[in-house]
This record gives sequence, C-alpha cells and structure tokens, in this order.
Amino acid sequence: MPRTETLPLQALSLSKSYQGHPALREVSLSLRRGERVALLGPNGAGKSTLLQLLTGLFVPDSGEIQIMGHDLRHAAPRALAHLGVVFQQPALDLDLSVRANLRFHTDLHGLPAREANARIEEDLQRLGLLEHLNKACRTLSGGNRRKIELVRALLHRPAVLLMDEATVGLDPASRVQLLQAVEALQRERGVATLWATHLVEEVEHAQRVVVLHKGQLRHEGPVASLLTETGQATLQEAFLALTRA
Ligand SMILES: Nc1ncnc2c1ncn2[C@@H]1O[C@H](COP(=O)(O)OP(=O)(O)OP(=O)(O)O)[C@@H](O)[C@H]1O
Repeated sequence: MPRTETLPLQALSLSKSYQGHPALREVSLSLRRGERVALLGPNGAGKSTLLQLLTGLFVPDSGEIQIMGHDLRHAAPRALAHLGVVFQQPALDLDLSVRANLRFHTDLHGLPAREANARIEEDLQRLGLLEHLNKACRTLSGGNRRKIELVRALLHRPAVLLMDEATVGLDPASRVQLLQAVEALQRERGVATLWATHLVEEVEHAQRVVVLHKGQLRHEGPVASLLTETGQATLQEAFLALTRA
C-alpha cells in the first residue's frame, strides 16, 4: 500500500468567537510540502484570528490543527517545533545586533552555538544581508528588518512558515523583494508557506489562494481560478466580487 504523505499543516473545521461574535466559522485548510499559499481577505475577515489559532496563541472553540502530524492542542511542543512565524507586529529588539536577535531564537530552539552561527551566516548570505550581521537592527531599513525576521523564522528549519501581513508598511519594491525571498527559500527548502494579506497583487506570488471573508472560506484554488470561477477580468474585480456580500 502506498504511504500517505504527512501534510505539513492540516486544519479541520476551525471556529472561533470573541464574546459571542463569530470571527471564524468552520474553516478547513491544508498545506502540502513546499506549497506557497496566500490567505487573502479584507480587514476583519478573520486572517489574524486564523493565524493565531495556527500558531497556538489562541485555542479554537472547535476544530483541530495538526502540524507535521502533531496535534497542536495535545502535543504543542512537537507541533510548534515544525512551525516558523513572521508576525504582523515587528518583533526584533532594535537595540541588539542582527546576530544577537537571531541567536536568541536559535537558543530558544536549543541549537548548538556552532550550528546556529553557521545557519545564521548561511541564511543572511542567501538574502544578501551578511554585511549587517553585527549591526544594531535599528540601523536597518524596514524592508531589511522584515527579511531578518524571515531569516529568524526559518533558522530552526521548520516545515511550515506562516506570515501575518508581513509586508504591511513596506514600500512596493521591498514587498516584492520579501516575497521573492520567501519564494526562493521555499523552492530551495520545500517549506510550506501561508501568508495573510489584504493586497490582491500579492497573490501573484502564490501557487494557491484562499479567500476569507466574514470568517468563512469564500474561495480556494490556483490563482487563475479566481478569474475563471468569478468570471471577472482582473484579480482585483474577482476579489471584490467574492467579498462584496
Ligand atoms: N481580541 C479580539 N477581541 C474581540 N474581537 C476580535 C479580537 N480579535 C479580532 N476580533 C474581531 O474578529 C474579527 C476578525 O478579526 P481579525 O483580526 O482576525 O481579521 P483580519 O482579517 O486579520 O483583519 P485585519 O486585516 O484588519 O488585520 C473582526 O470582526 C475583529 O473585530
């Protein structure tokens, strides 16, 4: 019998309410190895709520989440060991150097110093940031800080990368550069990536798009299916059609 592949991420029928107001209703989503998926939705759609459930920050009212086959509720440390996250709010200590910020993360994951330093240098080099290794994060541009956060999220070599509106506040060139960096690293390492965004143009970097609106999945499929399924001429019009009501 063929072995079934363990999916990097599998979320089944997730629901979450805040003080009786539903923010997510029965949302199911899975990522295959190396897949790049955009989670597209307008403000208030439930994207952050979904990512907070997937990162274990909140517990769903119902539904379940498995990361590399480990249940997030019952085996959180094992599940989270396979997860890398770039949060919506920047989370670098600006007074510390790039190296110190990254070593804090590798220490949390128990990586030996030699291995940690090798990975840090390799990954910074890969993104053209090695020259910043010993600089305080405060001296870096917004785009480079976000790339450092991307490097950090991947240092423990997770199978799944989640990014919550990670391009917010970046200029268009820096946004594209960050997504291209994600694309390159994902292609080289097979990391399954899900990024939340409200910017339609970002889905062009995805292989699949999931549209969330009012806490529900409105569409899921390859980027081109947004146009074919809605009969619209542009991605922007397709997004508006899916999120109008
Ligand atoms: N901590 C909270 N307490 C109460 N309501 C919340 C909380 N967090 C989110 N909500 C509500 O849940 C719904 C979904 O919000 P969420 O932040 O998940 O959406 P989003 O798609 O990430 O939006 P944005 O793009 O604006 O960040 C919204 O109606 C929001 O007001």
